[in-house]
Formats: sequence, structure tokens, C-alpha cells
Amino acid sequence: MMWSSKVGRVPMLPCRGFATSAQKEWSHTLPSKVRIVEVGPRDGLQNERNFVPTRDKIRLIDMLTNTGLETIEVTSFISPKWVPQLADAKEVFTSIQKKPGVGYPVLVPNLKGLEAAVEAGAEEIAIFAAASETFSRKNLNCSIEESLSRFRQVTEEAKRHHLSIRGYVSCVAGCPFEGSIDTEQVVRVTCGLFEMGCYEVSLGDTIGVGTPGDFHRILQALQPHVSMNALAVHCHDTRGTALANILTALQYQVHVVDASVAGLGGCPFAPGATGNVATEDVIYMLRGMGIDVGPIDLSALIAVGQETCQLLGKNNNSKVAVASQASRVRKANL
Ligand SMILES: CC(C)(COP(=O)([O-])OP(=O)([O-])OC[C@H]1O[C@@H](n2cnc3c(N)ncnc32)[C@H](O)[C@@H]1OP(=O)([O-])[O-])[C@@H](O)C(=O)NCCC(=O)NCCSC(=O)C[C@@](C)(O)CC(=O)[O-]
Repeated sequence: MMWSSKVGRVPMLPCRGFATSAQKEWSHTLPSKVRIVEVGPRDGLQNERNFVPTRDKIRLIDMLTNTGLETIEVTSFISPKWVPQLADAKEVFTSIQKKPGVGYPVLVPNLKGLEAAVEAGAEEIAIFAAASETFSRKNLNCSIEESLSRFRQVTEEAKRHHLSIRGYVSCVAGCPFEGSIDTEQVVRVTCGLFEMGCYEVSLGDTIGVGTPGDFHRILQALQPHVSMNALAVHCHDTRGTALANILTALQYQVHVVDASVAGLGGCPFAPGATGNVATEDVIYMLRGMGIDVGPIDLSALIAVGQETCQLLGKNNNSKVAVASQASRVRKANL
């Protein structure tokens, strides 16, 4: 793929949420539909210092369901000693209103977590490995190799329960401890997750250091080994490059994007990591390009983000949400 020449042809877009003929011509090289995986309740909250009351987590997820999102990552069945914020995983998962047709995956780090997730009634789990040896040890207390063998056991057992399995690879574009990461390692871990039965693997720029150049390099390296249709991208927006990275991934036909309402997020074991790309901003950009993201009510999502930020006492990191508060003109276009 001639990545740089394609970028050179990108025209100025009116960004009004409908496809003009210029957009149609341009977007034929991009996926026509993108699935958004909302990770706010899990990735967004896991880094919060103060315990968010269980009822507020449940309310957040129910409100997100009502916006029309198709996939909402709910929580993690991890050790509460490691992430006390998500110690209420079972109560949250069993109390939310589950809407038919909406996926509610949960993170699972080991067999104990799988057992708890199955008991709570989860139908989809996400396992999470890393492309960085040091980050793997900090995040999972084991090496990459040990984590893969642990996840092999988890996936074997999950398949017995007929669960869907999603995978993450963290630190694909850089590690807070090791700096740059060998692309071959990203390929190796990604292939390992597919081999053990993940239907999709999400490439995590955990600390938001990646640029379009990094995603181009990573996706080019992955292309001979895996189907682009089975990849997702998970971009933290620490340096403001997340939307550009997502656009790069779309040019490779990746059509699943992780995002977090109001740009909440961060990893407790990745110093310097700030929030994920805001779901509101991803939806705004994709719809402006004529890409179908499903029946999500963007105004309702903005309201959920505002309420959540008020609850957490945080600034809203969604540029679209902030602009919609400031401008009546933009509101009319949502
Ligand atoms: C994997 C472990 C448990 C190993 O941690 P460990 O300390 O080696 O585990 P252990 O087996 O020795 O167990 C320690 C204690 O935790 C308990 N325990 C053990 N497992 C569980 C469980 N599942 N549920 C509940 N309790 C559990 C276990 O029973 C024991 O309790 P004790 O006997 O001391 O009372 C730990 O390292 C852990 O929980 N890590 C998860 C950390 C985490 O959630 N990180 C954030 C994820 S975000 C991310 O990875 C990036 C991502 C996905 O967002 C993508 C991106 O942004 O790039």
C-alpha cells in the first residue's frame, strides 16, 4: 500500500455528517462501516483514584447502552489488589440492563478471572498481552511468554463455555519503560493471540506515543500474517495523534475502533498514559467522512460524557463535546 501518496490525495472535507460526491470517491478506499468498541466503563474508570460508587458505574453503562452503542466493555475480573477500582466487577456486570444485540465484553487476566466472568454470565471476554516485556511484568506480573501460556489455558476453558474471545496487545507503538518496541514482537504477540482463538485483536497504543508513521509500519508488518478485518485499534490520545492514527488504520481496512466516552482512561501500570481517544470525536470524524458507525445518538453520548465528567470532577477531553457546549451552530450539526 502506498500510504504516503494516499494521504497526499486527501481533500478538504466539509464535515457535515453526510457524504458528498468528493467524500464518496475518497472513502471508497476506506471501510464503509466501522464498529466502535466503547471502553469507558473499564479503561476509563480503572485509573480513577477515588472509588466510583457501583451504582454510578451501573448508571454510566446503562446510559451508554441507551445511546445506541453496539459494544460496551464493562469491567475487568482482575485482582482487586491490583486494581481496587474494579473490585465490584461482578455486581456491576450482573446489575446492568443488557440490551439484546449489544456486546458487553469483560477483561480477564487468568483462569480465576474467567471463572468469575462465567459465573457472572459474561458471553465475551478480552485477554490482554503486551508487546513489551517490562510492561507485561508490571501489568500482569509475568513475562510475555508466561502470559501467552496463561492465556492459552484461559482461551481453552473459555471455548468450552462458548465465549467469544477478544485480544489486546499493549504498547504496540512504545512502552513507558522500554521506549521503542520491536515491530516483530507486535506481530509475534498478535499472531499468538489469533492462534489461541481470538476473533479480533486490538492494537493498543497504551501511552499514546504512536504516530501515523508507526501505525503504517505496524500494519504493514502485520498484513502478510493476519486479516486486517480482524484487527482493531485502541489509541490513547496523550499526544493528540489518536484520530490521525485511526485514519491510518482505516486506510488499511481496519474497521473496529476502541474509544472512550469523554476521552476517559489510562492504565494504572503505564506511567504517563492519559485517556483514550474520545468516542464522540471518533464518531464525529467518521460520520463526517460518510462512514456508517451505527445508530449512535451523538448528542445523547455527549450528555453522558458531560455527566460522567461532572461526577468524576474532571475536564471533558472530547473536543466535539466541548465545542458543542460552546457553539449553537455545531450543535445543529450533531
Ligand atoms: C494477573 C494478576 C492477577 C497477577 O497478579 P499476581 O499477584 O501475580 O497473582 P496471584 O495469582 O499471585 O494472586 C494474587 C492475589 O490476587 C487474587 N487474584 C488473582 N487473580 C484474580 C482475579 N482474576 N480475580 C480476583 N482475584 C484474583 C489471588 O487470589 C490472590 O489473592 P490472595 O490469595 O493474596 O488473597 C494481576 O497482575 C492483575 O490482576 N493484573 C491486571 C492489571 C490490570 O488490570 N491492568 C490494566 C489493564 S489495561 C491494559 O492492560 C491495557 C489495555 C487492555 O487497556 C490496552 C491498552 O491500553 O493498550
